[in-house]
Amino acid sequence: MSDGLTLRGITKVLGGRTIVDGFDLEVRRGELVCLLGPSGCGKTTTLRIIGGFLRPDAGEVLIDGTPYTHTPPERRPTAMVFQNYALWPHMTVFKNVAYGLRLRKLPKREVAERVERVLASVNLTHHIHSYPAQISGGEQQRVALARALVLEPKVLLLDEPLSNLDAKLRVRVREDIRQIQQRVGITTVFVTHDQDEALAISDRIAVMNNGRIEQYADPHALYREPETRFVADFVGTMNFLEARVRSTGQGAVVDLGDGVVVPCAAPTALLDTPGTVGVRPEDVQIVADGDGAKARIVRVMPRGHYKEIVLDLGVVTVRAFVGLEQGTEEEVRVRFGRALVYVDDRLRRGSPTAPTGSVAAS
Ligand SMILES: Nc1ncnc2c1ncn2[C@@H]1O[C@H](COP(=O)(O)OP(=O)(O)OP(=O)(O)O)[C@@H](O)[C@H]1O
Repeated sequence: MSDGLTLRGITKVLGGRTIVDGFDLEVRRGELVCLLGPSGCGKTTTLRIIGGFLRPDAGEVLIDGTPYTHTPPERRPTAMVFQNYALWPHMTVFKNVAYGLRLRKLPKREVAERVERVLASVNLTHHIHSYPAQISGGEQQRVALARALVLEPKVLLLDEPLSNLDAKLRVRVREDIRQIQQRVGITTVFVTHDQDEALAISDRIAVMNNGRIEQYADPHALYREPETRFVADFVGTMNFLEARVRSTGQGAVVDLGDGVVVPCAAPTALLDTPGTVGVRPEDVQIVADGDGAKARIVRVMPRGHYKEIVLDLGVVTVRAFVGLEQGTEEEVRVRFGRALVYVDDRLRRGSPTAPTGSVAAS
């Protein structure tokens, strides 16, 4: 039996619709896992089932191997931080954080010690006597986090905790949360629909779609090897091209039809029937030599330290991220550094039609 959180076959039907559909998930002790997916895919429902606010119709919730499926929230070793932190406006930071411990009737001295310790860990000691209205949104969110951590739960649950903050503050507070989570070493499930947020703070990400997990992987694998077209589209930017991937004497090419052929260094498979090919914008490369496909730059968007450009290949346009010094001319030649091949919306690796060893499948 593993340490951490285990969900087995969790199913929930609400209003006649299956919202969570046979969901399995293992979160190792001390790990931060994001549930990432579009609005309505069942993230919050799953989190509420872990916290005990909703009962599943089927399946089990285990924490450190102990079943808690039918235990009410207050008797579970979990604590939840909500989107709208729900601090008491008439109570000081100290009293807000102490509230849960007072309900548990702990001695006054122990309450004070634990509150002071947890406020120090979220860097809020100087605001111990402030009221919520006297501190910033980011600080209020750290109070909400402290209020959960002070209960010393085994599993911390965060439901879109940053959605009330502006873009800059979101980035800062998410880094704070990640740092505190790692320092405390607490098993954490974090719900977000923001892929950037998930990629930045997670040990692993479960991408959800229609109440199911599409892929469960670490951020790098999820970005580089999205297993389904849905994940490839949801995480990061992707050019999807209807194309054939063939091997030639010189290597592989992506054949876009009408005679447009783009050299490609590393397709995940060869596919001599039409399929969908995914190319990340950073894998669209402008080359100096003559063997790249001809392209015309139709749009240039400065992005600070790099440029986003749109290239017209004649039959399709593709988006590319290139260095500031590149893409200054109107006509260029391009190749693909890497291409992901999807058949029936699933990533294809290798190919039965390709001679062994003819493809660099990285
Ligand atoms: N009590 C309920 N009765 C009927 N349908 C519900 C109920 N609660 C939630 N739903 C539906 O379940 C679906 C999933 O909701 P959930 O809140 O889990 O999604 P989510 O992925 O967290 O989305 P969001 O990011 O918008 O919060 C939604 O379509 C929602 O309308």
